Amino acid sequence: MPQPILDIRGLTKVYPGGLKALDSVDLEIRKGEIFALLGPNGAGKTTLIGAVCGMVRISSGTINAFGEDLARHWRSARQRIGLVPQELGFDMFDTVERQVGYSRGLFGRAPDASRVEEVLRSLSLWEKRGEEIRKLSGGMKRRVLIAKALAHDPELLFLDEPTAGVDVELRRDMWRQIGALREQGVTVILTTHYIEEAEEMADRVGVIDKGRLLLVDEKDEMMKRLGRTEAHFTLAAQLSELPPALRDYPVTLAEDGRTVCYRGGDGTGKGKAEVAAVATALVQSGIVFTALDQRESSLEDIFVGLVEQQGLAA
Ligand SMILES: Nc1ncnc2c1ncn2[C@@H]1O[C@H](COP(=O)(O)OP(=O)(O)OP(=O)(O)O)[C@@H](O)[C@H]1O
Repeated sequence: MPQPILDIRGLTKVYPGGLKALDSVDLEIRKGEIFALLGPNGAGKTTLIGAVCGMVRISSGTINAFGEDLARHWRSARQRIGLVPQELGFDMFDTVERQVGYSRGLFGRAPDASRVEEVLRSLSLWEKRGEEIRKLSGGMKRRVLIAKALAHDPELLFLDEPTAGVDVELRRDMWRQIGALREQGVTVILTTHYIEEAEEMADRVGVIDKGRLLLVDEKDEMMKRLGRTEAHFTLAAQLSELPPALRDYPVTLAEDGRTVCYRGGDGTGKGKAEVAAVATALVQSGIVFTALDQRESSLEDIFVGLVEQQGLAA
């Protein structure tokens, strides 16, 4: 097994006041992978990133980056790490090009106008290079954040909720960007609330809650194990009980007899196929439905399932 690019052991962070934001986290990140860290608000994702990027002073544990103890080789390691933070933080009156060039210098890299140009072009920011940042749209500002993080050519890139509050087009665009970075060999760790994002991008996924890393797995395995499909069939007429044809499916009838609810599947497409089969069975049983509302599980659902499992195991 090659040496991980990042090796976190027993990482604990207790904030002044006593809140334990990270609780003995062990995590190995492989070189070149895209790792998605999933968790609800306040789970500890930003704290974890902050610990690696030097914004959060850890209470105990060790962080090894690029094969060296981060505490002792802080400066050299930091130069190889990029961070796209959640919050927009830059001089709003500065121009795009100057801010990005400045970021490069901040991490000890020599000025390189052609590299800055390359980064700006790759993010469709070249046309806006002379623009003051405050005049850009929210989506463009986010791109500038990414450009800043890439300006010093990091080998390990953290993206803290890169797509929170951005529109679908920009989200897809960012996914493409992140894919391109992987092609270049950059290791990417992103945090997100959205399972679709992890599903689309990640090689591996970690789930964190209340500072504890509950699970780390290959994405495909995780989707198989925890993914769910939920579907609601709105019936044209009230039903008193489910027809026998639905006996073998994970369906329930709502109390008012007006909705058949399906909850099942495993993230491999089984759920969609079963919903189609349930629809056929309803029709064949002479039951008319006027609407079908179907969705794949959200992180919330997966998360609730995980916490329930943990609760049962405890
Ligand atoms: N500087 C701080 N002082 C005290 N408590 C803090 C500080 N920063 C974060 N916390 C607390 O630590 C916990 C973890 O916060 P963190 O920001 O790491 O979570 P997160 O998973 O990134 O959440 P979100 O998805 O909302 O960004 C939260 O309960 C938060 O309130």
